[in-house]
Amino acid sequence: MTELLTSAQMRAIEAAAIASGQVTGLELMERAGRGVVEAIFAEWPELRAGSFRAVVLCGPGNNGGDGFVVARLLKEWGWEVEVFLYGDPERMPPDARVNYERWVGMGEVRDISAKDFSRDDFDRFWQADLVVDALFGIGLARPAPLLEPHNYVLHRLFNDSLWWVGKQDPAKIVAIDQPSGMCADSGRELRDANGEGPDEPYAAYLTVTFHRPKVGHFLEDGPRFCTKLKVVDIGLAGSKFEDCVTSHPLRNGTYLTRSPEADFEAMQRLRRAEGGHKYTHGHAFILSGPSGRGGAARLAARGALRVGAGLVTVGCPAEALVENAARLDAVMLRVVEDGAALDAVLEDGRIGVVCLGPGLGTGAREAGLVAAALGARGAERAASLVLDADALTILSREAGLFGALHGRCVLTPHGGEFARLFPDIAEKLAVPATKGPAYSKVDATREAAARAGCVVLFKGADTVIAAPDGRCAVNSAHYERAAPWLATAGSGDVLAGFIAGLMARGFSPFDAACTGAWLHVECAREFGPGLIAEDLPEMLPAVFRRLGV
Ligand SMILES: NC(=O)C1=CN([C@@H]2O[C@H](COP(=O)(O)OP(=O)(O)OC[C@H]3O[C@@H](n4cnc5c(N)ncnc54)[C@H](O)[C@@H]3O)[C@@H](O)[C@H]2O)[C@@H](O)CC1
Ligand SMILES: [K+]
Repeated sequence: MTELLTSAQMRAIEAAAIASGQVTGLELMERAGRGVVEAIFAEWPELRAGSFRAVVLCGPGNNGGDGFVVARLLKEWGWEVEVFLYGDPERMPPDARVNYERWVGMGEVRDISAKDFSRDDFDRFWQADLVVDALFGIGLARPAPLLEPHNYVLHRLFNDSLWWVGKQDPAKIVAIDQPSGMCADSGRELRDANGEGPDEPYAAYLTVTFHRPKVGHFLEDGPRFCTKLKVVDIGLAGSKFEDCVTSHPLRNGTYLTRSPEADFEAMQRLRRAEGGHKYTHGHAFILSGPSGRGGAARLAARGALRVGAGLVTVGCPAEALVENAARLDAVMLRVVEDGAALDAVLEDGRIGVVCLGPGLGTGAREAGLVAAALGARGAERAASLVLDADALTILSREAGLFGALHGRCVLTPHGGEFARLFPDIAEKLAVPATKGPAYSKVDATREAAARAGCVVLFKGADTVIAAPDGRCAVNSAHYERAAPWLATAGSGDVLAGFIAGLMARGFSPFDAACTGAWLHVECAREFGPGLIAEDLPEMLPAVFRRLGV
């Protein structure tokens, strides 16, 4: 499983490797630089041949050190290389300094903040075949000095590069470890306290990072800054060094949600045992709102059924029965007027999970349903729950109900719902990030899950799923898994249904949320552009077939 590292974890792994005596910091830097050059040639094979021109921008730390290695290797390959330095060579860390000295034996280093930088210099800069951003990596601690007027080149680089990337024949900008300016822990751009920053965010063409991806590569604006991410092995893999992180107090284990294919337990659960009957596969109960508002619950029900729940029932008010009956076949129907009626339904111990929120409404009846589902009305049985949409609004209004959340609940808020449920946490996330490591969506979701005492799935193209015990996964719909058409009305209702169906089938709340979110993106990718929410459940058979379920 791919673990996403924070900058502190990456440093701890690197320090353990060096302390073991098996590798030096200088060797790691050499491998990093070599890895960047190999990634460049893999991305643009035509650059292997002939001599091209590169501009390498080096910063004051080890990220700059990597840049000097890249400059040297490209020059040895026959390229013309111009190197610019931001910072004082005298104050560079030792390994970076060694590589600086090596480069000085081969070529010139120009001061990037020189006030006499001419327009011609700038134009030459853009006419390069390749620009390497080795200014700041995981050590970026405060906003990158991009706005200071004397940093003419930097200023222009960060303001114009996006525009250039969009040109037909753009400068190929390669960021080492991360585009400078981005915080590796949050994916946010570090800005000054007034929120000031470059006019246009800077986006690299290719970002090459080392050992493991960092959390920030997958969160918030990170993917937009990185564009394309390549992870290079620099020989740190192996339990020995990673163990130091396992036992490290900073460890918080954030994983990239992986395909169930690579997860034996999830595959076992997705496969239906032969000889089972419908009750073996669980019963999901989806509550619906009044007539005219039942579409969302029906989408969730369809999702739960397709994902493999043995039985799915929609519970609705009597007046909505005809509408629902006209629109549902395999899904069963039952009248549930109020909380007392839901108590009675739940007396039937065969209902494994209740999903409520999509199209539910936020009145007294619905608050009563949420109370009953949570077991807050004194009923003996408390079901497993997926709480979405209107149920989240009710929870944010009624502290007593929020307090009744328990370990078998999953909350699935989008940004607005999250802010209503956890206003103080959302506020921390909304404050401009001025210092690295900045507060991240992972931090926020973990904090929310710990407070709610249940699994929280914070939606987005960077969906973060956290459990109260600190387990955390990012289900990314970025890079090769991008599925922008998933942002469509009703898509969240289907996700709630997927999670409910998986919980009915015996998945733990955390695993159901992770697998449901993964399947949701896969279904969107399977269908492609033009997707509407109704299509999502219909893609599951193809996704399951591909998985070998
Ligand atoms: N950690 C590892 O395992 C490895 C790290 N390597 C490289 O080393 C990098 C980390 O190096 P460092 O820790 O030296 O950090 P960086 O090189 O990212 O930056 C730190 C330097 O920038 C300065 N700085 C930070 N924010 C600033 C700002 N806003 N304005 C001006 N100066 C600022 C700091 O004072 C420090 O001098 C990685 O990103 C990677 O590129 C690689 O060489 C290979 C292995
Ligand atoms: K960089």
